[in-house]
Amino acid sequence: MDDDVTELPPLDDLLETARVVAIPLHTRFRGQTVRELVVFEGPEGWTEFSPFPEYDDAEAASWLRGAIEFGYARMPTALRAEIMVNATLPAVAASEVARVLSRYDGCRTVKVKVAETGQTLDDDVARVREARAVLGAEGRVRIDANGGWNVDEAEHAIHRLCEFDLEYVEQPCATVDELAEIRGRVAYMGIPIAADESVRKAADPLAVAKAGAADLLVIKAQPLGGVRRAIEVVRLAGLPAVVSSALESSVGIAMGAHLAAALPELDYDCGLATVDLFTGDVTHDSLGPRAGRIPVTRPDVDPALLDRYRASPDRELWWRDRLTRCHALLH
Ligand SMILES: O=C(O)CCC(=O)c1ccccc1C(=O)O
Ligand SMILES: [Mg+2]
Repeated sequence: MDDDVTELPPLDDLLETARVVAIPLHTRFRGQTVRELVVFEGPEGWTEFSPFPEYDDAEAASWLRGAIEFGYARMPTALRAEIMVNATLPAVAASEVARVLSRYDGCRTVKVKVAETGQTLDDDVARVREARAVLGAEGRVRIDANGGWNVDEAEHAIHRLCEFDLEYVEQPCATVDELAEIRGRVAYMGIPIAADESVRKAADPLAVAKAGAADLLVIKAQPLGGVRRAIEVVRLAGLPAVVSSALESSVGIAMGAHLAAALPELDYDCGLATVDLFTGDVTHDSLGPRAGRIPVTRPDVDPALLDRYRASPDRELWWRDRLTRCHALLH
C-alpha cells in the first residue's frame, strides 16, 4: 500500500476479526436479494469490505484498500456533522413506489433506477411519475440508468422523462464517449449528466472529467480505494460530487458519511440512505435516514447481529479467500 493510508496491516490481523454476513434485502437490487459483506475491526473502529460477488480480484482489491483505510487510518477533518441523503428507489412497479418510499424518513430527494434489463421505457415513465407524485413539486427527482441506454435511447428516454423535472441523469450510457455525446444532445434541456461507473470502474477515474463528459461525479469511498483517494478524485476533477453508497451495511455507510463530511463543497443530497433497503444491519445504531439526514458517526457493531446474519460456511470461506487474494494484490 502506498503512503496515502498506512502500512498494509498483516493479513492475519484482518482475518482475526473478520465476520462474513448475509443480509436479506427488502427489494431486489442489482439483481440481488441478499447482500453479502465482511466487517472487520481496526484500531480506528469497524470497517467493511463488500465488493459485489462478480467483481474480479483487481477491482475488489481497491475496495479492500478503502476498507483498510477506514479501519486503520485517521479520517480527514469532518466539516459537517450530518449529511442530507436521498431515498433510493429500485426498479419496482409503479404500484409499489409509495410503499418503498415510505421507508425513507423525510428525504426530499429520490433517486429512481431506470433502464432495468427486461423492463420498458413505459415502466420507467410510470415509476418516475409516481415518485414525483409522492414527493410533490418541491422534491428533487434524479434518475440512474446504470449505463443501460445507447445514446439514441438515452435521448429518447430523457425527452420523455424531462416532464418530471429531473435534477440530473446518472450514467445514462456506458462509455465516456457516449456520456459526452448525450450530454451535448440534452444540454438545451438544462439536464445535468452525472458519471458513476465511469468514475469508480474506470482505469482512470478522472477520464470523464478530462473529456468534459459529465456535469457532476458520483463518488463511492470503498470502490475508489478509500476516503482520501475519493477526496483527491473530486479535487482533481474540479466537478461537484454526490457521495453514494455501494449498498453497504451501516459500517460502510459510515465510511461514505465521513467522505461526504470531509468534502469542501457538498451541494447535492447523497445516496447514503440505502440501509433502508436492508431487512437488518450489523449494528443497533443503524444509519438509516431521520428527517432526511444521517449523522457522521462510527456505529458500534453488535456481536449478536453478526451471529444472526452469519453467512453459510461455504460463503464464509469464499469471502476469506477473496480477502486473502486481494490483500496479496495490495503489496
Ligand atoms: O446512489 C444511491 O442513491 C444509492 C446507491 C446506488 O444506487 C448504488 C448502490 C450499489 C451499487 C450501485 C449503485 C449505483 O448508483 O449505481
Ligand atoms: Mg449509479
